Amino acid sequence: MVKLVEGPDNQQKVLLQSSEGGSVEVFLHGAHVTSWKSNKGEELLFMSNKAIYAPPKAIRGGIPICFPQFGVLGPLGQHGFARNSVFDVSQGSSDSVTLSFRPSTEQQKQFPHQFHLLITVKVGSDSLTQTLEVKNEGRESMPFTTAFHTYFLVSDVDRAHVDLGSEGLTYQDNTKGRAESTLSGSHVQFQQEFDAIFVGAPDTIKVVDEKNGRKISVKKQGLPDAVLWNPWGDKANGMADMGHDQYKNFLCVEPAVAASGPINLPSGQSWSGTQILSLDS
Ligand SMILES: O=P(O)(O)OC[C@H]1O[C@H](O)[C@H](O)[C@@H](O)[C@@H]1O
Repeated sequence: MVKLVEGPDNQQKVLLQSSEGGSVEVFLHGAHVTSWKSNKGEELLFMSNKAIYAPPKAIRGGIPICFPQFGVLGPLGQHGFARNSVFDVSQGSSDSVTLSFRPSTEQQKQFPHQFHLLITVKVGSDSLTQTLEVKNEGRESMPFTTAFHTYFLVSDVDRAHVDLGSEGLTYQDNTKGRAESTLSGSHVQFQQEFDAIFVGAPDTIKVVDEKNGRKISVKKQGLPDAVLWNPWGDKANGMADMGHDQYKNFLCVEPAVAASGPINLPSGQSWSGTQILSLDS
């Protein structure tokens, strides 16, 4: 009973609805979530107004899946090729769907591994649960890094912050060649470009929109790291698929296996990681 409709750029998307009123949209391109609405119908994820929905480019905003590589931590193009590929529907219901992907022969030339990737998305009462499951179907062990690259919608980035729930955490600063830095306090307030990998980050992180009094909890399971990102004005305004000054309306919190990785998945074995997003009432 999966509800599939056509979205922008002739791309198909799955519509999920919870019995309490919340809803989610997931494109087959990249198994990419582009909308999550609360029980009351408020949008909680950011989408660029210049996003391109057709492959081969990843959709800008929502929840890109970075796989089998996070960022430039390996030989593949940035964030791997899953986000540029079209998935199949494996199974689903009115409130949950599992999308399936196996790499093409062309993709296996860049990444010589056979694998089966399953992304499950479930909408609950003011919550979204997303699981990435990978089975190594090849004969060799398979190295990978990964992330749920979640873009949270905020009314004004100057009046929003991320609460990591623990003081003095260290991070690798991607704007400084991954130099190690220490966070003062437990909050990140974005004031310029910020691109940081918190290695072994706490498993509950909060996104706080001070302007409209909204808090979203990000709970991660099996994903040791968290990447926090906002490109800020100069960089964002230089992106062809990002609207002018839209950087003010999002911040990314990305549960990941990044600098803690790679995971070397033995032949025949499976691995999974989950993020649970919930709106605090
Ligand atoms: O522009 P993209 O390829 O989607 O990447 C967007 C961003 O993703 C992550 O947050 C990385 O840490 C950043 O370095 C990167 O700029």
